[in-house]
Amino acid sequence: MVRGRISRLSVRDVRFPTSLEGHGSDAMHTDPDYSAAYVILETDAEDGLKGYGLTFTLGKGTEVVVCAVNALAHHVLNKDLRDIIGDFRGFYRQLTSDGQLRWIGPEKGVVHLATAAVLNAVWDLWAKQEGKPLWKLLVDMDPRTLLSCIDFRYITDVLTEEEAYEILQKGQVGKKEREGQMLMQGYPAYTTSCAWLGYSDDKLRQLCTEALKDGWTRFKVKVGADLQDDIRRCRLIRNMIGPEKTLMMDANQRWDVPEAVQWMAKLAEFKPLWIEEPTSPDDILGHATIAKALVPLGIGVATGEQCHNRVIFKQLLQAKALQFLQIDSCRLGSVNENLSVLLMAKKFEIPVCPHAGGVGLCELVQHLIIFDFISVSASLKNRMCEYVDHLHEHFRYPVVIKKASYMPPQDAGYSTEMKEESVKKHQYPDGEVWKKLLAA
Ligand SMILES: C[C@H](O)[C@@H](O)[C@@H](O)[C@H](O)C(=O)O
Ligand SMILES: [Mg+2]
Repeated sequence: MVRGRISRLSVRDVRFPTSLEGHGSDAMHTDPDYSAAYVILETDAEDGLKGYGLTFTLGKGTEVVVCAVNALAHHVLNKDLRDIIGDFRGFYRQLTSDGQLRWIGPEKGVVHLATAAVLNAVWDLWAKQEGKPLWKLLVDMDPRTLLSCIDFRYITDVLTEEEAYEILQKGQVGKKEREGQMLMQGYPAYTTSCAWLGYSDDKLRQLCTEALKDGWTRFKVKVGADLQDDIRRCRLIRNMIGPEKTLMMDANQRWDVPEAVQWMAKLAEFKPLWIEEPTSPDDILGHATIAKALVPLGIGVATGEQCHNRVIFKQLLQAKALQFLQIDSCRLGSVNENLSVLLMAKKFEIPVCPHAGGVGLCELVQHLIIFDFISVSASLKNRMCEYVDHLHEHFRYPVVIKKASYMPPQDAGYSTEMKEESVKKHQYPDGEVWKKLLAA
C-alpha cells in the first residue's frame, strides 16, 4: 500500500558536457550537453523512501524546465500519495490543466517536460513503495487500475477506454511466458553510439568495430547535414556491418518534405530500415507524404522523440505517417500518457521502438517497452529499443545490457535515481565540473 504526504519537492539543473566530444550530436543539435531537470520528492512516511524523476534536456534549456517544475510544485506538495494514485487520471489532468500554465502548453513544450519530470518522480515513488521495478508494477496491475491512470481526453475517437480494456485483457494471455522470456533474454536493442554526426570517420570505425565485437547487430547513423558526408559515412558503416545487419538513419528534422524524399533516394543503396525525423516533428501530413514516397525504396519512417503528446501520435497513426513509433519517457506526460500511446500503437499495429538517446532515457524507457511486450504488444516483430552508451555510470541503477538486449531491471522503482556525488559534481553552474569549465 502506498503511504505518505509529499512534504518536499526539489529540482536541480544537472548538465554533462557531452558536447566537448561530440557525443549526442546530430544535424540539428551540433553541441548537445546532455542534461536533466532532476526532481526529488520526499514524503512524511517513516520509510524514508524518495521519488526521483527527470526529464531530458540540452544545456541551457534546463534552466527553463527547472522554472516550470517549480511552477507546478504546488500541485504536488502536501498531497497524500494515496490520493494522487487513487485518482491518477484526475491528478494528471490537474497538472496539465493548470489554468495559468496551460496557456504556455497545453501538453507540449517546457510545461509538458516539467510535468513528465514530476510525474516520473511520482511513479518512481509508487514503484519503490510497492517494492517493484516499474515494469513489474505495471505488469501486475489489474487492467482497470492501469486504465485509471490514463487521460483519454482527445483520443476517444480512435481508442475508447473499453477498447483499451479489451487490449489489456487479451494481453493477459501468455503473460507469464513473456515475462519469463524477458527475464531470460531481455528486450532487443540497437545502438546509436557509434555514429553521432560529430564523430570522425576514424572514431566511427573504431566504435563500430567494438560494437560488432560486443554483439550488436543493429546500428543507427546520423545524417542530414551534408549529402556527400552522409554517403561516405553510410558506405563506411554498411561495409563494416555487412549486408545482413540492420541500419537506421536519423535526420533530426533537418529537411523539407521534398528534400527528405530526394535525399533518401540517394541513401537508399545503403538499405536503411527507417529514416527518423525526416522533417518537422509537427508536420503530420508531411511525414505521411514522405512515408508514401519511400515505400518503393523499402524505407520506413520513424518519429516520436519530439512528438508533443498523445494527440500528435494519434494523428500520425491515423494519417499512416509512420511505420515505427518512438515513444519517449520524458517528452510525453510520463507513464500515464505513454500508456495511452502504447495502446493506440497496438490498435493500429504499428511497432513501438522507443527513443533513448539522452541522459537517463535508456534507464526509464526500458521499463515501458518491457511492459509493452509482456502486457500489450506481445510481439518482438520489427521492434527494438534504442541504446546509447553514455552517462550510465551516474545512475544508481544503471541499465544492464546483455547480448545487445536490455535485461529487465530488478531494483524497485523507475531507475531514475542518480548518484548524489554525480549530481553534485554536474550541477549547473556550481558543480565542480562546471566551475572548472566556466573558469576556462
Ligand atoms: C540530441 C540527441 O542526442 C539526439 O540526437 C538523439 O536523441 C537522437 O535523435 C536519437 O534518436 O537518439
Ligand atoms: Mg532521433
